[in-house]
Amino acid sequence: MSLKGLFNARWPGCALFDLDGTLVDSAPDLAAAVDQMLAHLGRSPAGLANVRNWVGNGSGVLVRRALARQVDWEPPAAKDDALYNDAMAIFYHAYRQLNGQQAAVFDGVTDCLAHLKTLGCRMAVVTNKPDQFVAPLLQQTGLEQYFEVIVGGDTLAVKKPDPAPLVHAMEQLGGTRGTTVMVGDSVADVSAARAAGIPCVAVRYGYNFGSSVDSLGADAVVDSLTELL
Ligand SMILES: O=C(O)COP(=O)(O)O
Ligand SMILES: [Mg+2]
Repeated sequence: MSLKGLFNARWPGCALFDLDGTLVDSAPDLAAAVDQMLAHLGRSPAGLANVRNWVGNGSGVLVRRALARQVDWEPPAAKDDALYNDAMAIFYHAYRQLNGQQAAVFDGVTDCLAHLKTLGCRMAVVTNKPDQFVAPLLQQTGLEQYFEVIVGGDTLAVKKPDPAPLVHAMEQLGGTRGTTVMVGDSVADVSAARAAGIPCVAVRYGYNFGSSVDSLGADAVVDSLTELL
């Protein structure tokens, strides 16, 4: 489906936006918090390039990936649970201070959101980021004014790629499958949209790892959210 076909028929409808890697470049703050956590545990830093590849499935998975130093981690053996719990506590403490400090809104995002708002589009953030970090980051970056609904990583019992967070946000906005679009950067976003029966736009500049965003099966792939207008 062309971008034009996707949106002309549906707007003003509802749009669901992923946060990290789609609206906000949050990886520098996440990397700083991961590296503080690793330093506390006597380990060497992971660095921004690695951490960018580990974002998108929530903080628990980010911390497990940082401990395992790779994207595909095996669930830890029972003896590692204490380490994981310590690492999570240290990471949360660090990120509470660092969240938003270096974060930057990606080019094109504010123009897109402002334009959609003038069209009457109703918008939600649907992120795997833990709830406590979402509103502060949206406030810090000036984006909170655009969103009526926020679904965070622990709002429901399941996260993306499960479709439930998208369906929940859509229902809260009063949207329907025929009038709602998901916009994200990763395989979790595209898979969740597919499973929810909602069309999906993917951005190329985000944090998807392992495969090209163009191969995920999104209905459209863009380099900037201004391409949606
Ligand atoms: O993994 C995270 O914490 C955030 O991920 P998302 O905003 O891209 O869903
Ligand atoms: Mg993302």
